[in-house]
Amino acid sequence: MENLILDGRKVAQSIKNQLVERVQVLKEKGVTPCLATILVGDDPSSATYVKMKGNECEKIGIKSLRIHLPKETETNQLLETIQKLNEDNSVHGILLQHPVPSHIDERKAFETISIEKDVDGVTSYGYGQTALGFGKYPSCTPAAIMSILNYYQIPIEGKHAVVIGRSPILGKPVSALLLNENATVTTCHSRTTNLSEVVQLGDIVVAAVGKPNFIQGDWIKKGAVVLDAGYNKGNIGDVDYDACSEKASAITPVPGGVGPVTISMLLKHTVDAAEETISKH
Ligand SMILES: Nc1nc(=O)c2c([nH]1)NC[C@@H]1CN(c3ccc(C(=O)N[C@@H](CCC(=O)O)C(=O)O)cc3)C=[N+]21
Repeated sequence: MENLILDGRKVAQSIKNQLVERVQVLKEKGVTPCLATILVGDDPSSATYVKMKGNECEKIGIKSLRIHLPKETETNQLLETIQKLNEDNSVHGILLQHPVPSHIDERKAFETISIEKDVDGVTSYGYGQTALGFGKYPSCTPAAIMSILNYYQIPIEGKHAVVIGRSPILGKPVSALLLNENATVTTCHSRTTNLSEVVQLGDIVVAAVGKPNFIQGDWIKKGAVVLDAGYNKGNIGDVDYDACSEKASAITPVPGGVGPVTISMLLKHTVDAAEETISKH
């Protein structure tokens, strides 16, 4: 069966190309878009992702303000750091890298990010706006998935989309975005019984579980579109790629699929946020 590999690096590049010009225009107006990233602790893969985000910012002229807090940081200290960034007019977007060490109240920290700077769609207000269909900044991985479908002109309306995972910044918001595009959406999770049968209903399957190679080839309906949003240690996705690609009409690889587009959406939202500060004056 003919099988299309959904090339996330290509999608990301086309998004970034469009941003370069917008960043130039902003700079001519005296505004340098700036993304603040906050990393708490020393988890090596989190450190790698945050570094990639900062580097990608700088490549297209966005300022990257990188804040690294020790793993012993208390919730209140993290909240103070976020509040300072909220008040800093030179900062347009704030990304708090998930997960933070378990003694920290991550939800409380997310909620502290002001809505104008919530370029990663982590606040409940931002999520609510996304769910209702008028959110400016949906979470970046969900936005990336929609971007890939859009780039490859994959129809969504009327399709059955099956999302495996219901996390606040991935499964739930991507389910909402697909619903807003008139898909019939089923959200599966760890308590779903007969998971393989439900996944087999999917014309579009989004894997957001966090278990390496979890989604099996025989769960995939022939001709389905498979998007792998998993990021497990060693750059392994949630989808058993070889087996699933034999069934799918189109599929994202890992690496080179959803990941690079996620970062380009973060850059786009940061530029959007910087433009908003100008149009307000
Ligand atoms: N507040 C928050 N927002 C996030 O969006 C967020 C987060 N926390 N925590 C962790 C996950 C993970 N994530 C990735 C982004 C890009 C790649 C990526 O670009 N990966 C490359 C390969 C990575 C490499 O080369 O090492 C690829 O798939 O091709 C992966 C994972 C964003 N996340």
